Amino acid sequence: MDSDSKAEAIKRAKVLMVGAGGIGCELLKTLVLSGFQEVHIIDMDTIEVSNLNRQFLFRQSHVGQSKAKVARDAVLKFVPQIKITPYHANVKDPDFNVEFFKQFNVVLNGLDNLDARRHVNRLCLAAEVPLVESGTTGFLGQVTVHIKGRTECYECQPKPTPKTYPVCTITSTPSKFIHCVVWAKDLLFAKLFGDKNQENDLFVPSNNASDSVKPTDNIIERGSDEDPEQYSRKIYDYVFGYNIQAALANEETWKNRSQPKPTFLRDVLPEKDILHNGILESNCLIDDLSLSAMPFLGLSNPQEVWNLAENSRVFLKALQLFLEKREKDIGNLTFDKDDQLAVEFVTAAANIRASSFGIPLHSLFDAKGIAGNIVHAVATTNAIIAGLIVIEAIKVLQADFQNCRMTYCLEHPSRKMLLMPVEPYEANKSCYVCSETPLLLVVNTRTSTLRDVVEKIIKNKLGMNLPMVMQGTTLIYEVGDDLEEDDVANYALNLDKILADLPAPVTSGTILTVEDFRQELKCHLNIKHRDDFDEEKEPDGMVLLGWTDGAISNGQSTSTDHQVAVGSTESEGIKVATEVSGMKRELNNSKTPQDVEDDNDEDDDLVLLDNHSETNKKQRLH
Ligand SMILES: Nc1ncnc2c1ncn2[C@@H]1O[C@H](COP(=O)(O)OP(=O)(O)OP(=O)(O)O)[C@@H](O)[C@H]1O
Ligand SMILES: [Zn+2]
Repeated sequence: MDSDSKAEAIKRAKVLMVGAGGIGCELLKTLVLSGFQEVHIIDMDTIEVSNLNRQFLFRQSHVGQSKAKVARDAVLKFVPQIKITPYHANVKDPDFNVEFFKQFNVVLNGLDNLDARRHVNRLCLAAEVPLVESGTTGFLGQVTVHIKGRTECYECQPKPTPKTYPVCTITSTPSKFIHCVVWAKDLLFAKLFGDKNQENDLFVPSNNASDSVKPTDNIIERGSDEDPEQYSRKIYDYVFGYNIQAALANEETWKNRSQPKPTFLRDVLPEKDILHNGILESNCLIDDLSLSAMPFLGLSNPQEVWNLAENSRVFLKALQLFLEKREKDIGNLTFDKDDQLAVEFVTAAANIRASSFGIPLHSLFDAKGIAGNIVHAVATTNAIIAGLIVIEAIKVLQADFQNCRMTYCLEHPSRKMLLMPVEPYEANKSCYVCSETPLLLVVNTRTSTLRDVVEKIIKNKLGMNLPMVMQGTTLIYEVGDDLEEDDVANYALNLDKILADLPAPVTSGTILTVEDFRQELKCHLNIKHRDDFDEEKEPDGMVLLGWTDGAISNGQSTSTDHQVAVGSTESEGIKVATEVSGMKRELNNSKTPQDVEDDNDEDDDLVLLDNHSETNKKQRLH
């Protein structure tokens, strides 16, 4: 390919960039400096202070503004002649449909979550537009090219699922600090500040009928005459004192474990400290995300490990500040690692619990990393990955498909290489996304409802947003804005019906057709009845089998009835696989600092995959 035709291909190209964060900023800069003339950018976020260290197109004064728009303005300052169209929106919005995608020559992803990546993959397949996918975690990174009919699609191979923990470990028997963080974040924080009606296993049921202390959900309700300090003290004693007493009452649990020690406020903080803690100063109101309990308590170093008394003061103060300064947020909050008060609250709560269970306490800095599942981003990795995306995009635009590579950016050299190019893999012939291979759903058709299947399988595992479900020629479920009222009522009724009792019964041997029109994705589920499921191993109470031998996991970080998952990582679901010395390896890229701590005995970050596993068998393109 001569350089003129290359320049011409670049000049003519119309490119869609999804994500204007760490990778996106680098990518936009590299695109325009490489001569690209027309770039559309979708990003749903606004700029946060924590982005500024690496998302170099943004400045302090831009905090709160649209990433896509500010990125455009910043780049136009040094290359004013370029056409850049920003969209401050979610790529899953209906406006970005197949027709929208068709106008582009190539789509470049700089996303941070599996859900959006899967959605873009499906639209690229439907629109037949090549996709260059990317991701980074710390020093690790990856760029892959997905071209319909030529390579595998993004979903041809299952993605690693974030670590989940059995609920009983989180609620009753934590043994690691991360268990306490998950409890503080996904149970306590969610119960106090999120949707109160949501089922949650925060309170341990006591099996001792005569027990006079029975924490209940009502405890969370704040009485009209209860001041924030009283309320915070009550919550403290219930969650760290009575709740652990209730857990201790289940004697079987402690036969082979050391018993935790309930923590009551009166034992930790003398009365005068509590009173001191209750004094609010008036000059503390800054913006919501920066509000902090630490300055009130003379604490300034996030890397210092607070003792139990300090953690208790932070807990009380943070809870009081939420009640007094952020009352409007209560009921709608989800944990956000950029929310200082939320991080302080979770750190303190996790530490107080850790202390009861004899687990070493951690600093706010460490707890934040674990709670946000953060592997600290490395700007240089993003820059390298952005460069590789542009290199692959140019090959795609020149139709130089045989030279396309998927490239891994490694932390340690392998065969003296830090950048490891691998030929793209062939499509998995039984991928339910890019082929029409049916999936198998093993389910108890006599106890599971249609809602279970829609929520746990069709939305959660298959990643469909607006699914339609058909049994033969009968439509049993559909969502959309243009439905008749009668239909909506009918579908709502169907959702709560047991599968076998549906108007068109779903039993062993039934084939369900599920379809998401927006993603132009259709697949078939062969239903097989089974009576029993293992609560720990099959927490959904049903198993989806299909294009791999194993059960399908979507890598989503949702908490289910039986599992509590750690939050998502910046590069959730990115799979890094290389062939090194004839071995197929996967870089474990979704590590929490705790995992890293746990994995310290490994030589490096490479985790060997079972070399004979069918699941990981891939075929090279020739
Ligand atoms: N569904 C989506 N639609 C549009 N943009 C998305 C979607 N999902 C994620 N993004 C964008 O992808 C970008 C990913 O960037 P990055 O990984 O640097 O994350 P970040 O949120 O900027 O940083 P961090 O998570 O480390 O604070 C973000 O700007 C985010 O808004
Ligand atoms: Zn596929």
